[in-house]
Amino acid sequence: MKPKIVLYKALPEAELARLRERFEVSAFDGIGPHNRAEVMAALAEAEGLIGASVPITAEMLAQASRLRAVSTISVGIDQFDLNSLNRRGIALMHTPSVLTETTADTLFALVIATARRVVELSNLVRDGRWLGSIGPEHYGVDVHGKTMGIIGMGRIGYALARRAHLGFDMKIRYYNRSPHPQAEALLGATRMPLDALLAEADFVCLVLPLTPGTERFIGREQFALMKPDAIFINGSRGRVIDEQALILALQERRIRAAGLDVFEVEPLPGSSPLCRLDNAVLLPHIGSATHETRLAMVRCAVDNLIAALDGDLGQNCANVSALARTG
Ligand SMILES: NC(=O)C1=CN([C@@H]2O[C@H](COP(=O)(O)OP(=O)(O)OC[C@H]3O[C@@H](n4cnc5c(N)ncnc54)[C@H](O)[C@@H]3O)[C@@H](O)[C@H]2O)C=CC1
Ligand SMILES: O=C(O)C(=O)CO
Repeated sequence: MKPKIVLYKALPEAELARLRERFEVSAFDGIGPHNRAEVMAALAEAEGLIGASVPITAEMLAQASRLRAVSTISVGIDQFDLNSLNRRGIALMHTPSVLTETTADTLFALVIATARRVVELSNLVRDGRWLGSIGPEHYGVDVHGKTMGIIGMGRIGYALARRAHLGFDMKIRYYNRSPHPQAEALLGATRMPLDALLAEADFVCLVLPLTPGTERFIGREQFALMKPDAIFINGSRGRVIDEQALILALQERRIRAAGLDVFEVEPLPGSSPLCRLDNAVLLPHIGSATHETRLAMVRCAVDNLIAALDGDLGQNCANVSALARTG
């Protein structure tokens, strides 16, 4: 008999077929009040779980007594109850690397869009408000030659730094738990304390993972340290910042602008004050959302689940060290 798995995101046919070759698949497109009971019943039998974008709570995991591996179609793992997974020795597989370059592209798009007021000025043209030659009230600021401060110099942080330094001659400052020798050697990047980075950077780019240690990492105090002309980019998770503090900093023009791909609550409600700020560029969490990259992520997650249920955790197990501790 094939092992049973639960799939909680619609997948391209070829990838679904690959899963069906190996497993008996209970497939759902999302998990919500309409199908929760059915999902829970399927989970009770499942050895594997694969999907994305839905919080997988301790309560759901408690139901899944046979579960051995979870495969998320994302690099971020903040939607899981890590303690439950670790305690029970369940492997958590994720998709780093395949989305790094695309996400860095998106973050650089936010850098340019905020600095050059791309959305605001596009709207001016569309609304028929372009009545003459553009004056200083509509000028942007330069990107090339400026200083980019990267908070979280990991895979995506480094890919962003490469674009900024090699493509736009920007100086790179970074804050990270450990040094990044490659960024220092190849891009001349300088590691510095957070406060010093915030005070110096023209573009402050946040690419930390959301963990108990990074929740609300950037708040009122940190926005107050930024230069009045600073531009803040968040490509990490909404809860890594105090969103209310950012809204105030933007409303009071204490910083120049913000480019945001992630929010405390997603989808961002249309009633959020952010939606009324012309100095905020807002994207619907599209860091990795290209045809090529989303397909690569799905393929990687399918490979990961098959390998993990075969007992091979390879490179993409996010809790491999915790599993080694639980034996
Ligand atoms: N907007 C989007 O669509 C996307 C967002 N992301 C977010 O970006 C995050 C980062 O992804 P990667 O670069 O692949 O991860 P990564 O693990 O390669 O990089 C994270 C870096 O943050 C550092 N770090 C973690 N906690 C820290 C702390 N408390 N203090 C100082 N440094 C700390 C780590 O040492 C590491 O260098 C993901 O966890 C996810 O939340 C990732 C992909 C797409
Ligand atoms: O992979 C992630 O963590 C995302 O945010 C979406 O690609």
